[in-house]
Amino acid sequence: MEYPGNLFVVAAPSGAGKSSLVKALLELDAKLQVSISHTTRKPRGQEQHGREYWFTSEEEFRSMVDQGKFFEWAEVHGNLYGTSREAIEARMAHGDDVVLEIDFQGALQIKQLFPYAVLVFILPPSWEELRQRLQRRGEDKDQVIEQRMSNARVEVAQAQQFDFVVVNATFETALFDLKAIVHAQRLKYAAQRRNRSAVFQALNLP
Ligand SMILES: Nc1ncnc2c1ncn2[C@@H]1O[C@H](COP(=O)(O)OP(=O)(O)OP(=O)(O)O)[C@@H](O)[C@H]1O
Ligand SMILES: Nc1nc2c(ncn2[C@@H]2O[C@H](COP(=O)(O)O)[C@@H](O)[C@H]2O)c(=O)[nH]1
Repeated sequence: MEYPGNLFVVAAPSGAGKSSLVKALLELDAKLQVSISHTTRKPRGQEQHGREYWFTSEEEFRSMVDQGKFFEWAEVHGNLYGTSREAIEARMAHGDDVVLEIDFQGALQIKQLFPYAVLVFILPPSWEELRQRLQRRGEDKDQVIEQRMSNARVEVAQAQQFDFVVVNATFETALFDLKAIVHAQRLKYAAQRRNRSAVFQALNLP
């Protein structure tokens, strides 16, 4: 499948900082839009339906799966998460750039459907720092944090399948790296597809 917009996928173990980084990136980049996923997870404290996620029942989620409404979906930390076609298709067809914040299973499904998608994996600087970020965030019970730490080992092992790996030690440095990846992809895309004919015509080149 091919659309005129760029597609970026950011994955990371829970607590590595991907939501914080993507949020900061979106504030700096008006051309980038984030996809809102569906999930069967219960909302955390400040989360709102339609802002962080579309919170759904498992029955509704599975019915959407049966109807082919997702580009990708996966079970993560015991809940279901998915990117609906509706969340990204119209935007990409319109030429907007879209970023997905999803787990590695979803990222690899997206790469199959959209080979030109750019996959970025965010790593924490250490396991201890990852645990401390989950604890400091204060949103998850100890048992949930332990489950996420254990799943993180499996997730990090998938990083080599991604196009880029960014270590989120210092937030500003990681944000700079993400911006550079987005910028480089736009230049590559412009050279390969979107603007080539216009530029060549302007320069009177064949
Ligand atoms: N570079 C950093 N240094 C210190 N703390 C950070 C850094 N980046 C993010 N954090 C903090 O770590 C916590 C986890 O970040 P965030 O919620 O963005 O992680 P996440 O990868 O999106 O997790 P999840 O997948 O569970 O949503 C937050 O409290 C955030 O403020
Ligand atoms: N495969 C998908 N994974 C998703 C999607 N939306 C979020 N996620 C990932 O789930 C975990 C947990 O998120 P949390 O908000 O409960 O902490 C995290 O790795 C997300 O990236 C999705 O649509 N598809």
